[in-house]
Amino acid sequence: MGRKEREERRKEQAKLRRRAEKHMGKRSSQETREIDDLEARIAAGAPPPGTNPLALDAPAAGSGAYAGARTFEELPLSAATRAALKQAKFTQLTAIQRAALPHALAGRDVLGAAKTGSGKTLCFLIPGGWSQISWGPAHSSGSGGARGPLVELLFRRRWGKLDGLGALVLTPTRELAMQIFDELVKVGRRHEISAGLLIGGKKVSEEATRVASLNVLIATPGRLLQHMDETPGFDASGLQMLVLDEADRILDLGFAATLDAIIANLPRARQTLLFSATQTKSVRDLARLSLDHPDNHMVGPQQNRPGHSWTGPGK
Ligand SMILES: Nc1ncnc2c1ncn2[C@@H]1O[C@H](COP(=O)(O)OP(=O)(O)OP(=O)(O)O)[C@@H](O)[C@H]1O
Repeated sequence: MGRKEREERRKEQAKLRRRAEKHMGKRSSQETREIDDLEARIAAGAPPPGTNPLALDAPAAGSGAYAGARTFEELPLSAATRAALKQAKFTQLTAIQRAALPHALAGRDVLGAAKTGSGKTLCFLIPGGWSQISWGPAHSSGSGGARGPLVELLFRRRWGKLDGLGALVLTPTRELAMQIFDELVKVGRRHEISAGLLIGGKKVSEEATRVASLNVLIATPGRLLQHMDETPGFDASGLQMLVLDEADRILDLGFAATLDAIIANLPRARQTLLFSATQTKSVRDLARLSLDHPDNHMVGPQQNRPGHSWTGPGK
């Protein structure tokens, strides 16, 4: 390449860099305004702890309160998440979503009574929050700019690719993990986060190569503990959110000791969402171990006051 060509190339690269910086600056100031607005709406409108949003027919008019919301539009969600929900044709909240999302969005721990098929997956996928991520099983190279829906928390915290593991979802079976992953892709397609599955069926070493670069892990407990023990560079020290999905089934499958070991390795300052169809003694023990003041955080259609026992909701 001659001197003139090199000079032209250098100028072209400088032009592209200036354009990218301008775009990033614009984007980040728009994002900052949006995040500030969401934080303000949540601070002003969050339901008091321990109250049941299902007891309300609608949000109190003119108050800024969002408990009682019946549609996703009424909740303080980022524009990217609202657009993805619309694209997936999700408009009305199911009962468990009406009960859990207002508290979860406010950053509170949640102990949710939710049966299979009640729509609980969106209760935990939405409250997180991200930016800049790619998607794919930990054992694949799958990617493709999307911003995820455990989205809101990490989005508001400006979580990015270099921030490491931000959210962990534990679920009893591979099939459930894959369903959750599909749902995450659906509602997170406009955010950019890296999400992966740790579910076995592949060599641990294959999963291990990508694990350190993922922001969201959806995992079965045995496989996750194996990575915690064996994968160099596995680091959960920045974890913002832990989700225990179908906790009663996880315990029925004999994973109590595995869960205890996982939780002992996670930072305490995090948000935890625990969903279970039944409230057995072992679920209550797990709630005590993993949640901050679990009695204040029970949600579900049967919930009327803190400490009230619950049963699973229908749709
Ligand atoms: N608000 C909603 N509007 C319309 N469809 C929804 C809504 N929330 C969830 N769904 C759909 O309902 C189905 C069941 O939801 P989901 O998988 O969250 O239930 P679940 O309680 O997690 O059950 P599972 O235990 O099988 O995962 C999914 O296909 C999901 O896409």
